[in-house]
Amino acid sequence: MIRFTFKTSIANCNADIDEKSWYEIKLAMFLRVKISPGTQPSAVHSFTRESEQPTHNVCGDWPNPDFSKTLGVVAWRRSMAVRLAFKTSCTVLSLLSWKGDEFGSEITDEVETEEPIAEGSSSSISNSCTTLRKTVQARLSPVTQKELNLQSTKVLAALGQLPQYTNANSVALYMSMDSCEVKTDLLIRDALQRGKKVYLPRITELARFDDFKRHANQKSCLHFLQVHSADLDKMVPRGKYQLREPDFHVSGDVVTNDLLLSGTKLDLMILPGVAFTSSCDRLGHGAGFYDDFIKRYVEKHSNKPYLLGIGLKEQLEPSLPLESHDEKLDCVILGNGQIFHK
Ligand SMILES: Nc1nc2c(c(=O)[nH]1)N(C=O)[C@@H](CNc1ccc(C(=O)N[C@@H](CCC(=O)O)C(=O)O)cc1)CN2
Ligand SMILES: Nc1ncnc2c1ncn2[C@@H]1O[C@H](COP(=O)(O)OP(=O)(O)OP(=O)(O)O)[C@@H](O)[C@H]1O
Repeated sequence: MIRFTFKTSIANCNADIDEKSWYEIKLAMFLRVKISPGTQPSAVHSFTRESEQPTHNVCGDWPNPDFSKTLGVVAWRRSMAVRLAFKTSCTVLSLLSWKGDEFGSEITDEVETEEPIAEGSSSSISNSCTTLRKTVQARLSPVTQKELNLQSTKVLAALGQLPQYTNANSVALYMSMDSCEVKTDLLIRDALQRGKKVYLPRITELARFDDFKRHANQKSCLHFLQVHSADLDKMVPRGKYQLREPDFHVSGDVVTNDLLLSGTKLDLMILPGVAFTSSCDRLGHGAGFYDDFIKRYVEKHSNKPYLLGIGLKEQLEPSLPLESHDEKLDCVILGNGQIFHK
């Protein structure tokens, strides 16, 4: 949205107002917008200065002086007054209806159009994601705890058959929420019993470790922290999303259990999600945490861990609205035992 300061004196200009529609004039003004860093954009409205007589621009030339004392001039004055009033109200109405004049809006270098949201644009994708999250959540809310436990056991059984799990030395998992997700307590204990290093996510303000901001609204990112069996029962729901999260272990000034900070390689990352497809796409809760973390990991290690999504059978969708930053998974396991590979 652009805020225009519209400075022009119609009095000294000869604008072909009769020939050009106001929209053409507005368009000309848009095209003439000049923006340089640090300055307010301004529209240069350049008409040809033709006369010092204000009425000329609106009402045409002054009548021939020879007629100025005749009766005709009275009629001309009346008609001029009517035309002047008409033109003025047109001008006021046009300016009022001009959307570019919405004050207080942010200044950008793009002109916002009133076009409908284009299919495939990031705002249309974001709208479809929000709608889809609601649809899937509505399908998930009636799923009972008994059913959640049953499906979670099936996920564990399928996981036990996957070489990327059985051979992994280090695994990132997540602490499940009370509903709508595969329960991970069994999976975490299984991995620990198999002697794997287990890491769980902790939402961390960017400022805490001076992590860089990847996208405009980002305030926090995930840190994966190593846990042991003794840590698990201590983890109580906390923060905005009431997630069970691990603590940072600190020795002196140094955090000792952080996956990325300690430079540990991760073999397998098991991801939660709101929805998955059979072609291994994933829709999360909309914070972009996992996509961001995977990129941070790649930036450090130049490779990705094996990415495995786990979901309930109700979380399978035929397709998902995707954005360019979305990371494709290598594999998806569902609570009915279905396994999909990329
Ligand atoms: N159990 C679990 N832990 C996790 C995740 C997860 O999906 N599940 N995360 C996965 O990244 C990270 C946390 N990210 C989250 C981001 C948003 C919301 C959430 O509830 N957001 C919305 C609701 C969005 C929706 O409709 O789904 C909210 O603000 O209310 C939850 C977790 C790390 N830990
Ligand atoms: N790398 C990125 N570049 C630009 N924008 C991003 C990036 N990652 C996330 N975003 C923005 O953050 C928001 C959330 O992203 P997205 O919908 O992919 O999250 P999600 O994968 O559903 O969430 P999560 O991983 O936390 O479960 C979107 O508005 C998206 O445009």
